[in-house]
Amino acid sequence: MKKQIIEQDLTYNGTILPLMEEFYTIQGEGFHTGTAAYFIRLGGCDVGCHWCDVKESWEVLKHPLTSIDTIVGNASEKANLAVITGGEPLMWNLEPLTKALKDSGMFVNMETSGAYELTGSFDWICLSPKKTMLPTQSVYDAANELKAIIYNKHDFIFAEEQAAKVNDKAILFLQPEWSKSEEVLPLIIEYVKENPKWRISLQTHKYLDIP
Ligand SMILES: C[S@@+](CC[C@H](N)C(=O)[O-])C[C@H]1O[C@@H](n2cnc3c(N)ncnc32)[C@H](O)[C@@H]1O
Ligand SMILES: Nc1nc2[nH]cc(C(=O)O)c2c(=O)[nH]1
Ligand code: SF4
Ligand SMILES: [Mg+2]
Repeated sequence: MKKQIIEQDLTYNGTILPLMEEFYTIQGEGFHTGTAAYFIRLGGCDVGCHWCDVKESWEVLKHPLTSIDTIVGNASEKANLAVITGGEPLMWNLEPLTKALKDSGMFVNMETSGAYELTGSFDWICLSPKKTMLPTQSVYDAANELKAIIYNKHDFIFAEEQAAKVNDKAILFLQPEWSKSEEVLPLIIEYVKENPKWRISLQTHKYLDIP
């Protein structure tokens, strides 16, 4: 209910959105690693991951409400692939933004925890589930990749539980939590060798020192 009130009051049903930042870079993670992409980072998240690498995104009102026309104009001028991320982008109605991006001829991908119902139309959805707020069925059904973050040993069990819930076409990735990379990468390497349905995803943009 809280989410619906915020959405209706603030965003006129998704026609203006809290925009934290936008930048043209190389997708660093997951299936599309290495691909040039224009990132649209929307403000607002209440999932609360203690290791989140973009906590500045959480508070909605810190980020200027921006018309989707402005966002789409900037993105389509620079790139042919947009990645919508956050914050948690599915807090907002993404139908108007994704439609406008598609109408401008762009491919549209999303990074999401899946904690809210799916809105919008996407070419690719990366689902990264969180224990504190599990994904909705709509996102399990639509995800193209599952990217489970490994912070400790228990996270392998959680990753398998999530793999059992996601649709069976989704490509499965294990990604080390950045601050624990040194500790968990050896475990991930052994795990993937034992369980080859999984692949490794690294945050390559952090190694490359790009946004
Ligand atoms: C910042 S989140 C934003 C999108 C959405 N809220 C989500 O969590 O999927 C983007 C991606 O970064 C991952 N991520 C965030 N902090 C991380 C960290 N410290 N180490 C590794 N991956 C991290 C998330 O799991 C997610 O896949
Ligand atoms: N280069 C780059 N790739 C990314 N893939 C997912 C990101 C995100 O924060 O959602 C991200 C990001 O912040 N930068
Ligand atoms: S769901 Fe995403 S943005 Fe929200 S706290 Fe977790 S990693 Fe950060
Ligand atoms: Mg990031």
